[in-house]
Amino acid sequence: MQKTTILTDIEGTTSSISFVKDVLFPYARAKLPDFVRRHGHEPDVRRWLDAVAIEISASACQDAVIVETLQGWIDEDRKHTALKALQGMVWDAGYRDGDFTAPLYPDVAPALRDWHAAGHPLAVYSSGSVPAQKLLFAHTDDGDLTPLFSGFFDTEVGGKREAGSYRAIADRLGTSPGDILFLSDVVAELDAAREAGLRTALLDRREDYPQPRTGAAANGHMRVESFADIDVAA
Ligand SMILES: CSCCC(=O)C(=O)COP(=O)(O)O
Ligand SMILES: [Mg+2]
Repeated sequence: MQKTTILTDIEGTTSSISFVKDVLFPYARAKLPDFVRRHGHEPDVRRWLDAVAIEISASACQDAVIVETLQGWIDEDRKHTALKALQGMVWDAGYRDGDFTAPLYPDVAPALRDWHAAGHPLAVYSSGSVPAQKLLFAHTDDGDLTPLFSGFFDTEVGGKREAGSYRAIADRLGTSPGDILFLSDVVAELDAAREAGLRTALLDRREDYPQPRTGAAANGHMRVESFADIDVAA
């Protein structure tokens, strides 16, 4: 029998919204100007800066305008692929220099280890870039969890509220959509995943969402407050 693949979101699902908003985003906001000054000429960085420049009709040489735009997007929590790619590059130094590690909810690492040991393939789908996802799971307070995962997906595959993104992920994993369980704190993302045929579970964590999203608010998705309550086989 095909083992259910578990596809997980990060912010609000494996890690608190506060870690992302109060630690990662301010770090990226503060370090971005110096990062662009030092690395803006490197092709892997320039490609994303140019993508922003095109979108805001700025000349590619106006890096100060691009940086201000990116900082504004951080403040608005824009899930823009170029911003996410650049944030990931900035966080790389933060993790390496030990400026922060990545706290996971206490139920997350034990569940991931148990599911992996039971033969369930594990994958990540987050608005954070794939390199940022790998950094986060390599530097958790529970150790390096990257060996547990066999797939990482970001918005280069498509937006998280679009059913087509989940079809593309199932395709890339070589798994039928019905054999994938998607975990997220955002109902609109779960709606898109369900439309694509995935099974879904709403993570409704008290720390992030003080008002429980029960009944109609869960929109028919399995609702849990902890990874320990997820019935993978259900
Ligand atoms: C990869 S960690 C950084 C998280 C991030 O930038 C983000 O936007 C999280 O969004 P998610 O899709 O995981 O809710
Ligand atoms: Mg989330």
